Amino acid sequence: MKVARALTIAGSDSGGGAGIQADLKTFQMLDVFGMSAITAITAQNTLGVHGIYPVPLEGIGLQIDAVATDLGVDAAKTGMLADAAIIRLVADKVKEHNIEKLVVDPVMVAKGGARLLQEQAQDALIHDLLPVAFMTTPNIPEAEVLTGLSIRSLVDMKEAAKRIGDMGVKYVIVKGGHMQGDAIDIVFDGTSFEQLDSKRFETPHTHGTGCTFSAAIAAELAKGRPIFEAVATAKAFITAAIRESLGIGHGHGPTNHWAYFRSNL
Ligand SMILES: Nc1ncnc2c1ncn2[C@@H]1O[C@H](COP(=O)(O)OP(=O)(O)O)[C@@H](O)[C@H]1O
Ligand SMILES: Cc1ncc(COP(=O)(O)OP(=O)(O)O)c(N)n1
Repeated sequence: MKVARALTIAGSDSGGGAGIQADLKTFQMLDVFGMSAITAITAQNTLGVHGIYPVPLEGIGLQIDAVATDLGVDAAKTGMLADAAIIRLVADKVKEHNIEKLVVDPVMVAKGGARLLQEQAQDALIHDLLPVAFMTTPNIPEAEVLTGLSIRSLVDMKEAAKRIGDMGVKYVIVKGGHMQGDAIDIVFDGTSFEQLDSKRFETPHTHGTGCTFSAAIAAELAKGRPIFEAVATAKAFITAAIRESLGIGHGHGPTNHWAYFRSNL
């Protein structure tokens, strides 16, 4: 049996709803062997981020080397990268280990407002990481930072996707979770656009939606699924996870990583 292997390079969320924890749960649910390189430890729960402790660069590099040289990586994703030095290191490691299917979730600010990427690191994201990425999945505020555009409509989302594509990344998904109305994501392949649609669920429990969505894409890519099949599965996975959220914690709770396979828990 061939085992698909996916690596997440991201921060740890002690609350288990986002970051490395969300990614590994998603990989597991989608039948992919999950591995991790932790960039920072966060003390975090559904009420917010209470502390951030970046891992030394050497330790991040060694984690990536350790898994890439032994277990192998069919696809990888990045999440919280904290600062420019970490971004540059990750970009170098992606090149060194020839990781072709890299999904970059350009995490900048947690929904509660805590900065997960230093503002001055945004340039490194654009100039060092996006050019080695296969796909990137910005939410609306992230797409606005990357492009300088103000995004208010699907037309604006498409323009942002085009401009981000021009930064050297092959596939762009501008996610519509922060818009009004239905949750519509725009997928751009360098030439044409597709939409991923779902109704919007009125719930406060959307902690880690972006992490889970990008992890599901990486998992499907690791299995060798075609791009549009991979992103459609990821959309179905995150939609079920939001629809059947668990209702735990006192704030913005996690999504339900079981829901896609075990509806109506
Ligand atoms: N309330 C919601 N109902 C349905 N889908 C949602 C909702 N919020 C976010 N999504 C979907 O979840 C995925 C992650 O999007 P988003 O929340 O914008 O990312 P991020 O966590 O990076 O801010 C997207 O597919 C988006 O459309
Ligand atoms: C450790 C860590 N990484 C990423 C995030 C951001 O997660 P995201 O999926 O963008 O959604 P929110 O958590 O902001 O709701 C995080 N919080 N922690």
